[in-house]
Amino acid sequence: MKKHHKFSIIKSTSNSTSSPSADSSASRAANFITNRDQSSESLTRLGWRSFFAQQVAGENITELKFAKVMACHRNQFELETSTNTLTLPITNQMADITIGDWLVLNDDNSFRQRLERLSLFSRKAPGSKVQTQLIAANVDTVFIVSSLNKDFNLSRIERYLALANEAEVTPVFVLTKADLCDDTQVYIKQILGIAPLAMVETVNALARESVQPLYAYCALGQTVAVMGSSGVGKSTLINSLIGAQAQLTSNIREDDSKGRHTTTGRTLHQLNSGGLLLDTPGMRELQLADCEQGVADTFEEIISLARQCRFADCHHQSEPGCAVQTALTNGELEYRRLASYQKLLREQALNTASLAQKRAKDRNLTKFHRSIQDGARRLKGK
Ligand SMILES: Nc1nc2c(ncn2[C@@H]2O[C@H](COP(=O)(O)OP(=O)(O)OP(=O)(O)O)[C@@H](O)[C@H]2O)c(=O)[nH]1
Ligand SMILES: [Zn+2]
Repeated sequence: MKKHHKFSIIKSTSNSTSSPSADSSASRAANFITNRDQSSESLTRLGWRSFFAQQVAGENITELKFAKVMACHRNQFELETSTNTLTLPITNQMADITIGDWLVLNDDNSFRQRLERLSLFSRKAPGSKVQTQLIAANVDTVFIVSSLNKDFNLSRIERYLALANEAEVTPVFVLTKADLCDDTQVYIKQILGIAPLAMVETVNALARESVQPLYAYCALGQTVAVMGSSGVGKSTLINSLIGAQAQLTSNIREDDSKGRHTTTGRTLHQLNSGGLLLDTPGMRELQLADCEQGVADTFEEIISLARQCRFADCHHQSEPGCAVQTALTNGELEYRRLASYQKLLREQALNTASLAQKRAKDRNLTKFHRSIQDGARRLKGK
């Protein structure tokens, strides 16, 4: 019930060109103070934690206004506070804000501060420019979606797992198209083979009753994102989880593809179960950059074997005393697993190096501009 109401408010605010501060901010602030219990409850609904409150510990928390970034449009963010939904025009100082971020607003609803994140997904920006692009902040759980058919690919799953580990987000493996699969256990076993303590769910993403067990991960204040390769059923799953609001999602997309509307299709949907479901195309094209820890966490057994190699810089190829090669020979380690580990390490090293290069180039360019400016000043001074 709340949901439909909420979206009608969003529609009206995003169409409005007036400044958010025009809306009686004073009465909202007063409301915030007098209804503290209700407010903190509403904030919890949006994923508020003591981790965020601690960051403003020195201030009078009752006088601060907190807002969560619920959607990113080209020129403005859509925010939700404990009491209402509002829009915030994007300015240069907001370059590092992404969906899921928590903001502190001034009394007039203008931007004051972004709070530190619990987790962050970022990627190397597409195209020739080498830059990181923020995808989503403060995600708790990620559904790593794979389909139970010939597209099922463990090495691809390991890649998504490395990304989840790097972002410090809890992975849940969601195996779709269970309705088309005769033996789901074969696949579940393979997942448990690479992540023994993993949470695995099999679903028919097309059927709302089949996705019910997934709401357990979407409880009050929990934020869930979805990633997986093309065609595995991410959109289908999201639509089934959102249920009645699905139509609205596709309307937004339609507008977007025609380039008429300003939305970038990055939205946090509120689920009836109390959680927030992130729908963002960016999660589909994530690359491994600055992901060394994530890869290491995904291949713990190889890391621990490598510690036993005779040489600290062993490449695990033909070096004597290589514990990794011994494990391969003994059948304790699968060759596919080692190859996947090395491929992901290479991918992340390559992307990280190009990012570092870009950063160095930017630094040099800034230095160069400064030296020109200094030179010009000196000339003028003469
Ligand atoms: N039978 C069956 N079909 C499914 C299931 N999940 C998805 N599909 C079908 O698989 C196709 C791809 O599903 P999508 O939801 O578009 O896949 P996606 O992961 O969003 O794909 P991209 O948008 O390319 O990233 C569609 O035709 C769905 O109807 C499932 O659990 N069972
Ligand atoms: Zn070795």
